[in-house]
Amino acid sequence: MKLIECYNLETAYIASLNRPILNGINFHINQGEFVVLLGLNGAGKSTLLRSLLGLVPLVSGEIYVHGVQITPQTLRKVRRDIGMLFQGGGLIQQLSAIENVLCGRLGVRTTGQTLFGFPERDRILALELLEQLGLKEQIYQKTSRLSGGQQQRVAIARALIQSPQILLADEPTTGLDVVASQQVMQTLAQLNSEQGLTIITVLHDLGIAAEYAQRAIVLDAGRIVYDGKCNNLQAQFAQGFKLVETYKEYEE
Ligand SMILES: Nc1ncnc2c1ncn2[C@@H]1O[C@H](COP(=O)(O)OP(=O)(O)OP(=O)(O)O)[C@@H](O)[C@H]1O
Repeated sequence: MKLIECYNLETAYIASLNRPILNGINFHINQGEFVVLLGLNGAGKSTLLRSLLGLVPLVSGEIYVHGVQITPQTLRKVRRDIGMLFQGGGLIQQLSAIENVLCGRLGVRTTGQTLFGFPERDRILALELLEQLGLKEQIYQKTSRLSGGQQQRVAIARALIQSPQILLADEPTTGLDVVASQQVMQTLAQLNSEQGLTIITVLHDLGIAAEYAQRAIVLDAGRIVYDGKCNNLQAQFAQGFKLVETYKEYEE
């Protein structure tokens, strides 16, 4: 089933780039896929990821999530299905791990509901998620005292507390050592295989991409130059993606 569909996305012309950041972007992603977005610095990966949340103004093109087109009217509804891990985690350092996770519920709770603390069932859910992500000992620890890998897993728990169907992640392993990177990627892989979470992640490491993702979408100067399996990515990069491939398996 098509979960995300993008047709002819184009963003505004940027004088410093002498082109739009994104141009002629077409793809769709099925439920349960694990997709990696690759490309050199400035290729437009983060912009493409953010456009799926309606955070990027488009001059043309359409994005559908679950068959619903993203418009100002549908934005709130569409965003409820999508969790986002921003570059650097974006956690509040002075708060504890569980408080950060509970922040993921702010969008669905009124001020009145959180004035005297979050509802009990939110707290239970947050505890369960932190335990599931291997952070049982760190639940009440101040976030600034956690390691980079632990912080990234708190950020994953915060994204998951709204039970999204889609998880977008912008370079989730940046700044992490090899072990922590593997743990974060294994966490994402598990969520994908065991809970059917659809994952789209920007990565820079081709090895990690090939190890975890089933499909790679490669951007170059705002256009898709490859959309296919993760085999042979090193060689493809070396050849400069002269042949534009599309992922036939995913076309109907
Ligand atoms: N609002 C903006 N105004 C002008 N230029 C922008 C804006 N947002 C992004 N850019 C430029 O657009 C290009 C694409 O940015 P984007 O962050 O999407 O690339 P990226 O592929 O994620 O790069 P990186 O790997 O460095 O994170 C960059 O050259 C960036 O400087």
